[in-house]
Amino acid sequence: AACWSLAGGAGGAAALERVMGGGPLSLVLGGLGVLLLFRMVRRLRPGARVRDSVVVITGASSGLGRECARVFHAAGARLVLCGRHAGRLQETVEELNEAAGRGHTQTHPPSTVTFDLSEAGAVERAAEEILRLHGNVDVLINNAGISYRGNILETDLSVQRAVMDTNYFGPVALTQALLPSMVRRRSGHVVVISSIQGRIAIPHRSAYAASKHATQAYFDCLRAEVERYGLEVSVVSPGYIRTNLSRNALTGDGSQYGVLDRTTAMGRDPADVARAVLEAVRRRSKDVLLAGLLATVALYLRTLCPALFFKVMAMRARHLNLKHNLSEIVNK
Ligand SMILES: NC(=O)C1=CN([C@@H]2O[C@H](COP(=O)(O)OP(=O)(O)OC[C@H]3O[C@@H](n4cnc5c(N)ncnc54)[C@H](OP(=O)(O)O)[C@@H]3O)[C@@H](O)[C@H]2O)C=CC1
Ligand SMILES: CCCCCCCCCCCCCCCC(=O)OCC(=O)COP(=O)(O)O
Repeated sequence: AACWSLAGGAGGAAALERVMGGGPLSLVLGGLGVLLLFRMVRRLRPGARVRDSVVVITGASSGLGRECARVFHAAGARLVLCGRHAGRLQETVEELNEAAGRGHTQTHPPSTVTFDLSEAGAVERAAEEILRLHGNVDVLINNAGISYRGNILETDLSVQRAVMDTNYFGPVALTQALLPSMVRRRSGHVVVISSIQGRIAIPHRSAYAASKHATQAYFDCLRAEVERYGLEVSVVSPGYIRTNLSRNALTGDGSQYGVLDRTTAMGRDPADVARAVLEAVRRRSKDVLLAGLLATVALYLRTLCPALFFKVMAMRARHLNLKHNLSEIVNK
């Protein structure tokens, strides 16, 4: 497909060069032609099969994870739902079983595995349990995560570590534990739910944005390294979603923030984001950005005019410090 696109693009560029007499414009248009053809050819590939495939979802007890469970269950996947609380996972299972009774399509009863992603030993044992359940994993959706609110000067190092353990080392450990079996089968798809904050860092989110930047980098490396075994890696980066993420966020002293932020309340419907995750699996998309207008502007600004972006972020940090009445630590 790539060769065909390249040939098409090169042909397009050559034709343009003849018409326009060469020069940078024909090169740019030729390049765009290559990109367009490449995208068209990728779209023509048949979608990956979700029905009957084994799909593991972390953080399936609430928010986006629960919505992913709904859409993948309805699509006929064999689900393994993961979370820290057996009771909450059971609620998801009961809901799915009820929906199965109402629906017309054939679905599979989901299984659950309870563990804390921030405990390395627990993750290894969970991976073994997951493999015992079905023998293999077709799709791993690393969705579980925790956010953070606070300024760096007033944040315990333990909080920085805790967020990193859940959002970065957890998914990394689970992926690495399941990867050998995927490589042996020459088949498997690893999805990770990152965030717009995996691309841009905003004030009062240091732990969270750092964990998501690390996530983006690790899974980009993984994609390149496992392509030769026929494995797929998708990084999904949404903007705000209407879930409990802000309520569950940690603050600088490790306590729970407990507030539903306006940005979260006004966020996307998690069901829409879950459908985008299903589409990413079907289309084998490598990188999915679900950014609204403001986030898109911020992303371009960060790339094309970083100095202005940093200025805007500094103004934002000052405003947040005033709003939350945070002390200037130097005056303490
Ligand atoms: N909401 C938003 O605005 C956005 C969210 N995201 C990302 O989406 C993902 C899902 O978050 P969302 O649904 O919004 O938030 P929720 O707080 O509703 O869900 C988070 C899930 O993660 C699980 N979880 C948290 N900590 C751990 C842990 N240590 N071990 C195992 N499971 C854990 C929770 O399960 P339990 O507590 O039952 O163990 C829960 O099911 C996260 O990765 C988040 O960063 C990305 C962009 C925007
Ligand atoms: C002169 C031109 C000015 C243009 C200014 C643009 C800069 C505006 C900054 C807005 C940044 C958007 C950030 C989006 C963040 C986001 O969507 O995060 C998703 C999450 O993961 C949410 O987690 P949280 O815990 O932060 O709720």
